[in-house]
Amino acid sequence: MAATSTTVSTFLHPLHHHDTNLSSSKRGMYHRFSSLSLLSTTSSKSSRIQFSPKGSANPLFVAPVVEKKRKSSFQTEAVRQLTGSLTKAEGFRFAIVIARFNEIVTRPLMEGALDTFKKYSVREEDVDVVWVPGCFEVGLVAEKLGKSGKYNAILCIGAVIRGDTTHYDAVANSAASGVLSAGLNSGVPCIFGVLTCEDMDQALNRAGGKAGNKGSEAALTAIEMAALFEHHLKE
Ligand SMILES: Nc1c(NC[C@H](O)[C@H](O)[C@H](O)CO)[nH]c(=O)[nH]c1=O
Ligand SMILES: CC(=O)[C@@H](O)COP(=O)(O)O
Repeated sequence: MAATSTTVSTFLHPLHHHDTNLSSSKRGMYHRFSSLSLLSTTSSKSSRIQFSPKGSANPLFVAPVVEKKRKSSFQTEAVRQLTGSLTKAEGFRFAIVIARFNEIVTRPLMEGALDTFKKYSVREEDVDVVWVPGCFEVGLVAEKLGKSGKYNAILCIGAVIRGDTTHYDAVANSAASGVLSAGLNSGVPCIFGVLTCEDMDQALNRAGGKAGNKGSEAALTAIEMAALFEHHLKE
């Protein structure tokens, strides 16, 4: 069947948009949905945003999408897309598992995360911070906290910085697989906010320096995943 030229709508969550001009670190904060409809977690309505003529998404530009009749004349049901909206996160409970190793880096990462939680109305009493010796220990504690059923998401923070030996690889890989397993085994979103850097400069640049604060970014992910699970994936 000849391809029909239909209008493809690229949906951009109001807080997530894809802009090639953004620096790589900022682009990491945004991602783009391409879908036929977006179901906001805060309401049942779907919103349709199309690229404005000048080519960049303009959340204020909402145009009716005309889906052309296919030759078979049947209409495709709009594809339902779910997202964890970054709206107010008041009432969500979070645990932060933080490695004390390289505390000069992990503490500002945690502070960035707490600032973000505060911006999104997360109450201080709804955040528990658990310190562990190093990134290798993060996964086990994250899984324990996830299985407690007390939290909407677990934010894991650490900094693995390469030294002279291959120990870096063991710790970094263990941290990543540990956090992944914690989420899979507990069923609670466990967010990987662990830096893996070649040197201290790289780490400090990502803990509030010129490359932003990866702890703050990870907190945004924690909020989005908490909302997704709370509003759409509850059993
Ligand atoms: N080198 C780093 C470590 N090493 C310590 C391990 O995480 C672990 O605590 C130890 O092997 C005992 O089990 N930890 C970091 O978080 N970052 C590093 O760069
Ligand atoms: C990531 C590490 O374990 C690293 O800091 C240890 O340094 P080294 O490889 O020089 O022992």
